[in-house]
Amino acid sequence: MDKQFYQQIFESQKGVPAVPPNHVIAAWADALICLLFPERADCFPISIDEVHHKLELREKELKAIMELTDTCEQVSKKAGSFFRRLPELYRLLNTDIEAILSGDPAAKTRFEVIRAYPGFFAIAYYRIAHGLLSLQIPHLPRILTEHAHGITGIDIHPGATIGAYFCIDHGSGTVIGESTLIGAHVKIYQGVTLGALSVDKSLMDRKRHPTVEDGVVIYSNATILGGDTVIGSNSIVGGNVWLTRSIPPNSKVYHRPSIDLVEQEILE
Ligand SMILES: CC(=O)OC[C@H](N)C(=O)O
Repeated sequence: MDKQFYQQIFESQKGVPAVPPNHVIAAWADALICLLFPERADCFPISIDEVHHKLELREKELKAIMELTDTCEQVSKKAGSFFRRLPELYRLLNTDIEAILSGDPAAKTRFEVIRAYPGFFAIAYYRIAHGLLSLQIPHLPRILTEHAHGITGIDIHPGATIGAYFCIDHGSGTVIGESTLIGAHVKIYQGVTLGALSVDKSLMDRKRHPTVEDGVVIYSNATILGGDTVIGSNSIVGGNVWLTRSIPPNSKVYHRPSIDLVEQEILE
C-alpha cells in the first residue's frame, strides 16, 4: 500500500484529544446508577458506611476519568460539585420513575420500570450527562447520552433541559435536540422528534429546538420543529403530527390521515 497513506493515518493522530475509552465512561455511569437504584445492581451495600464509601469511590473514578480527559479543568472542584448535586439528581430520577409507573398501564412495578424500561435508562444517562455538561465538563456528556442512544434508540442531547416527572414510553427513534426546553409532567412516545427547523451551522448558538410546557403529551412519531415553537401547557399532540408553529395551552392537535379501504371480492 502507498506509504503516503500510512503517513496520513499516522499524522491524523496528532491533535486528537485524549479521552478515556467510551466503555470506561459508560461503566462509571452504570455503576453510579446501580448504586442509586439497587434494582439494577447485582450486589447491595451492606451498611450505610458502605453506601458512603461506594459514593466516594464513584467520585474518585469520575476524577480519574476527568484527569485523563483533555481540556478538563478544575477536576476536584467539578467532580465535588457533581456529587454534591447528586441528591437532586436522585430526586428527579425518582419523579421520572413515578411518572413512568403512573403513566403506563403496562408498567406493573417500580422494579420493572428501573430494570426494564428503556425510557428510564435513557433519562438516567441524560440526567447524569446534563449534570456534567452544566459544569462545563467536556466530551463525557455526549459520550454518555450516545451510549444510552445505542442501547435504547432514544437520542437525548445532554444540553436539553428537562423538568421533573418526565415519561418516555417505548421511546425508540425519539430525538430531543440540544436546546429543547421541556417542563414538568411531560409524556412522550416513540419516534417523537423535538428538532430544529434549520440546521444551518451559523445557528449553533441559537435556540433551535422547541419548548414543551408542563403537562404536555406527545404521541408517537410527532415531529415538532423550531426554536420559537412553544407547545402550550397541558396540550396533546397526536401521532404523526408535523408542527412548526406554537400552539396555546390546552390545545389538541391531530393529524387527519386519509385512508382508503377497498373491500376485496371473495372468490368462491
Ligand atoms: C434534533 C435536531 O434538530 O438535530 C439537528 C441538528 N443536530 C441540531 O442540533 O440542530
